[in-house]
Amino acid sequence: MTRGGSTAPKRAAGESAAELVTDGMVVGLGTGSTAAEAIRALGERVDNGLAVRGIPTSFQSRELAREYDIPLTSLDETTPDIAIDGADQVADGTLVKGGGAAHAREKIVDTAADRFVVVVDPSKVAETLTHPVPVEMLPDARSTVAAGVRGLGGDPTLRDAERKDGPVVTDNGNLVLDCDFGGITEPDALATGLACLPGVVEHGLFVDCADEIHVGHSDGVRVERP
Ligand SMILES: O=C(CO)[C@H](O)[C@H](O)COP(=O)(O)O
Repeated sequence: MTRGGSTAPKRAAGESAAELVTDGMVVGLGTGSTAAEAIRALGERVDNGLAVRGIPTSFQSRELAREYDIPLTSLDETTPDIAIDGADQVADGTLVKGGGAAHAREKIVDTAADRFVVVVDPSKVAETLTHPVPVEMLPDARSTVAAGVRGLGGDPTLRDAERKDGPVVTDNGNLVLDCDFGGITEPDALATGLACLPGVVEHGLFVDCADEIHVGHSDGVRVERP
């Protein structure tokens, strides 16, 4: 199951990115409803004879890849030629990711790829990053990381699932703080500050990672190269 529904812009972005995949490639499979469109499009090409192997970034993308009979491999075996993943917000080539709490594995797979292609609809594109930054942390570090985030000027909220008692637990067994920094003017410095907090596993700021951003519209796709 994916958060968010399928829309024509998401589908267009996903299909545009999936078209970049050629025979024999290893593909990083992102998480979320837009990345799911790319996985579906790739699955259809696999059904028509394309030979690829996928490296999933989450339980969700692994299940979807299996549903579409996309053979899987891992970073222990190889690295991706291309990774295709969504984002919660994009400004000037920098991303906020982690709406699905998968940003730790996403960052590992996406940055290991030769080419990282981001797929979004126009609602994700902004002048300045204002989306809260997800921070995955070890459960024991919940209070100290929250204090550290406040020290960096952020307002942390423990992520809670709506239909579940207790906090969201990531695929890695950790917790997530959504940290509101208002407008982020220096993402590089913030990324370093967050990464240095003891107990932080990974944060959702992706600075200097994306090679291409495919923005789907109802009448086509615009490709940006940061
Ligand atoms: O970072 C992510 C998951 O951790 C997703 O890529 C991000 O939340 C975008 O999802 P969607 O395409 O459903 O809006």
